[in-house]
Amino acid sequence: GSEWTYAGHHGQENWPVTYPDCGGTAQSPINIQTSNISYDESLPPIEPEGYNTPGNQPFTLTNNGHSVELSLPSSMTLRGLPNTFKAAQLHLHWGSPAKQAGSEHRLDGEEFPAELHIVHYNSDKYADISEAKNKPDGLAVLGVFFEIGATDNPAYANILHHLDNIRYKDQTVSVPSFNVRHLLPENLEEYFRYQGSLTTPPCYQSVLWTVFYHPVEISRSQLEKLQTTLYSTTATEVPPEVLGNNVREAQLLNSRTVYSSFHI
Ligand SMILES: NS(=O)(=O)c1c(F)c(F)c(S(=O)(=O)CCO)c(N[C@H]2CCCc3ccccc32)c1F
Ligand SMILES: [Zn+2]
Repeated sequence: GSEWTYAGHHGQENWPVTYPDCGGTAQSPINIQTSNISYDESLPPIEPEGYNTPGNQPFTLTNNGHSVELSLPSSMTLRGLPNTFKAAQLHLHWGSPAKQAGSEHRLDGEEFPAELHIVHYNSDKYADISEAKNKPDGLAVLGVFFEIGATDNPAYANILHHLDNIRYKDQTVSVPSFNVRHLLPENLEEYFRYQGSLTTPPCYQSVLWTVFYHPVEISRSQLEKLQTTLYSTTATEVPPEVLGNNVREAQLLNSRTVYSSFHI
């Protein structure tokens, strides 16, 4: 469809004009207020299956102009949710050297430097993500906050090492498969859960969100590489525009409840 952006004339304030769901009442991301949370003891640990042996097929890393996305094999499955969900892709959101805050979800108003999203579709009910993406029970996205740590994170190096090959929109590179479980925090038991949407157009309200409480760490130089390497423009467009601040404003919770799997 027509291209959308995060700022400017086609920026997020105008998304609902072209994509009506973006003006809905169950939108994402949100600010997770820990003073306004319901503890749900029935929320089980999240159990990724096939994340650590994704087979020997390489992954495809793409600069899609909005983010850097990694295609994932449907052999990667998620258990511990109301249905079985199969992985489709993962991507990142980040800020810029001028605005370090780059997470989409906020925790008590705190924005983290970046956020990982792993997008899955309900494979009990739908054949693929294209069929699932606009169904109320169609998608499940895992969200992981980033913090700055003292050393490089070797798991994220599997992605960040290749950014120089996909500097421009629509460029792709083949990435040797690696253990995707290592992109997640150790603790998959403590998370927040709410019903929301895609955070980009078409903003379908089809996402069961799971945002882990514990962040992962990458180094300051790894974050800077993410903030400064990619362009949202194609190799032929001038001037090139740096891809960053691909972050949607926090949306109103309205009548929704945010649940936690742990006492906070
Ligand atoms: N934050 S978010 O809501 O998780 C989120 C993004 F932020 C994001 F940029 C993307 S995108 O990279 O595909 C560019 C715009 O759709 C997606 N794509 C999902 C949903 C749309 C359909 C589809 C089809 C195949 C694979 C993934 C997806 C997305 F879900
Ligand atoms: Zn996302």
